[in-house]
Order: sequence, then C-alpha cells, then structure tokens
Amino acid sequence: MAKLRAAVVGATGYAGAELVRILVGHPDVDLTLITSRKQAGQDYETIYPALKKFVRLACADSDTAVVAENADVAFLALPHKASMAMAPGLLGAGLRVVDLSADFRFKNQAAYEAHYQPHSCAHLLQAAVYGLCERFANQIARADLIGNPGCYPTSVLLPLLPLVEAGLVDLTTLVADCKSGVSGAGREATSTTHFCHVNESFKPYKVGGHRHTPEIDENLSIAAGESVKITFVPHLIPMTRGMQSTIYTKLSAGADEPQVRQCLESAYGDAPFIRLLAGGRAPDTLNVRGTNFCDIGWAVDPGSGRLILMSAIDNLVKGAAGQAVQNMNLMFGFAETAGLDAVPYPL
Ligand SMILES: NC(=O)C1=CN([C@@H]2O[C@H](COP(=O)(O)OP(=O)(O)OC[C@H]3O[C@@H](n4cnc5c(N)ncnc54)[C@H](OP(=O)(O)O)[C@@H]3O)[C@@H](O)[C@H]2O)C=CC1
Ligand SMILES: CC(=O)N[C@@H](CCC(=O)OP(=O)(O)O)C(=O)O
Repeated sequence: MAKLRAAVVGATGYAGAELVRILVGHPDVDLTLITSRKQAGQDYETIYPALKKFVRLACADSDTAVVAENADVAFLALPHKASMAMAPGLLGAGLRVVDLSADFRFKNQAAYEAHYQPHSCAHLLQAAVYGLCERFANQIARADLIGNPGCYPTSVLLPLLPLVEAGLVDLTTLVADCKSGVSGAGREATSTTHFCHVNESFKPYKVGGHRHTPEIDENLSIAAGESVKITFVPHLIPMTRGMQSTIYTKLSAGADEPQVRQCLESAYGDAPFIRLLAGGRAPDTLNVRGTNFCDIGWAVDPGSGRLILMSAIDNLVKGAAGQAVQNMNLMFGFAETAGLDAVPYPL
C-alpha cells in the first residue's frame, strides 16, 4: 500500500526538525517535502548533521502550491500568523493539516485576537479540532484541520482536565507553576534566550500575561461548563528540552486523594503516552526526554489539604512534534503509537 505523503513546512525550526526526526522513522509515512524560506535549496543534512543518512532531502521554499502538489498531510511548524496564511489553500487543495502554531487552537476568536492578532480565516476556527489527543481522539479522527496544543497547555491540561470534569477540584484556586527548556523559544536566539542570559540562571517571565493562559482557560472552561481562570506562571530553565508543571489547587468539598487517583486511572489507564506515578512520586523531565510521554504525579499536602499535580513532558515532542504525529496517526487510522514508540533513555 502506498504510504501517506507528508510535508513539514518550517522544517528548519526546532519543532520542524523534531517532526522530521519522527517522520523519517514512521512506518506509514513517506516524508516527501521539507520547507524553509531562508534555507531553500539547502541539503537538510547540512542544517541538522545528526540526520545525515536518515534525511536525503533539500529544503524547498515554503510555497502553498508546492506543498499541495507533494503531500497528503501538511505539518505547519510555523510562527503564528504564517500558519493561517497557508492553511486555507492547503485545505482547499484537499490536504489535511496539523498546525503547530496557535492559529487554530481557539474556538473563541476574540480571545485569540486579544493575545495574538486579527484572524484572517476565523471561519475555520469552529471546524478545527484542538489536538489534545488523550481527550479528543474521536473528533481528531474526523478532522481536516488540527490546532496542535501549546506545550504549556498540554502539560497543564492533561493532569487537570479529568479532575475538572469530575468536579474534584475547586475551580477558584488553580495555580500552574511551569518550567520550560530553552528550545521552547525556537531556533532564533534573542537577548533573553542567549546562552549567557540563560546559563546558570532561572526566572519567571511574562507573569500575568502569557498567551498560553487564555488557551488553558478556554479548555478548562469547556470542561467545567463555566468560566475558569487559572493563574499560570512560566519559567525558563537552563536546559535544552523538557517541561515540568506543578499545579496547586484546593480539592472540592468531600474530595480526597483516592478519588483523584481513581479519576486519573480511569481517564488514562489505557492511554499509551500517559504514565501515572502513584504514591506521591514526582515526574522528572529526564524520563520523558525525546519521547511522547506525559508523566503525571500527584499528592495531597497534609498541612494545607491542597492537591499538588505534577507533569513532565518533552516540550518538543509531546509539547509539539510528537503530539502532532499522534494527531496524524488518529486522523489516518494508523496505530496511535506509530513512529512514536522508541524506548526512552533510562539516564
Ligand atoms: N519550540 C517548541 O517547543 C514549540 C513550538 N511550538 C510552535 O511550533 C511553531 C514553530 O516553533 P519553533 O520550531 O520553535 O520555531 P522556530 O523559530 O525554531 O522555527 C520556525 C520555522 O518557520 C519558518 N518561518 C518563520 N517565519 C515564517 C514565515 N513568516 N512564513 C513561513 N515560514 C516561516 C522558519 O524558517 P524560514 O524562516 O527559513 O522560513 C522555521 O523553519 C510555532 O508556532 C511554535 O509556537 C509549539 C509547541 C512547542
Ligand atoms: C520557553 C519559551 O519561550 N516558550 C514559549 C512557548 C512555547 C511555544 O512554542 O508555544 P506556542 O506553541 O504557543 O508557540 C513561550 O513562552 O512563548
């Protein structure tokens, strides 16, 4: 049977490179096209030498018509705004699209526009499916356009959504304290992501105004059936990849730890990429590095009675490219783990 033809648009960026790495090892996919504007014409192995002997493609320019001719599915690993300029043309040509930017993550256009920019194809927002695979697999399977979730929202929503749906947590007391490796900021160094600024340093950023807050709020609110506002504080940590989120909340009246455990087990017992760590064990970014796993731990603090949820993902994999490929697997009826089943490094 012919393999599915896949294109990675923005293949020279960090999320794009991770997509290329995963897709060249995918049993059901032929990676037919990789693109970049600035590095068009350049052999990929000269850009990412680690992939020599695995990728024998040169970058094509990021042109909608060329992508449409050469692929059945397109991954848009582009900045916000660039994705919404390309997606309608690709959909119109019959491709299915997984967009890694925020352009198709929101149902609420006003919320998107308040934190990003005016939307140029807002008519697609309702048809697009939020690609949080463990929660929306049925809708994803039928979707032509996926808004792949942000890395921080993935790490916060996976532990929290089942508990919110079950009414186990007090929605007025949610706090998410999250840390990301520097690759989350993309390939272009800035004055705040430069080695000298990040090395041996640790700090919160965009406090009270990060664009992932409305994305988290929208999904918590849908799950709760009422407006929910979380306090979310991101931090930059001096490592290349990895994301750790610690979430604090009061339990609802009468709720306890065994109910929390049962709720998470019933939500994720069969989920191939969620690993539940019972007994207060803390997830560690080391254990998910390069993998599509989300490790989740929890504990009830005996003093305050607060529930503490903890999650660890690789921001480039479960937080971006891995989840994007998992979405493609669900859309095309492949095994959910296809291309994503490499065994993690134990250290
Ligand atoms: N890094 C991460 O951990 C995560 C990233 N994401 C999302 O994935 C997307 C890509 O992120 P990331 O890989 O980090 O970003 P990078 O800056 O590393 O890469 C961006 C890519 O897009 C191309 N590009 C940039 N501007 C444009 C444009 N205007 N039109 C067409 N192509 C363009 C670049 O190549 P060229 O300029 O040569 O065309 C490059 O290949 C973003 O939307 C990001 O929010 C999501 C979750 C996590
Ligand atoms: C460390 C760092 O800078 N992280 C990025 C978020 C990562 C990401 O790419 O998120 P989107 O998919 O929504 O763009 C940030 O805080 O903006």
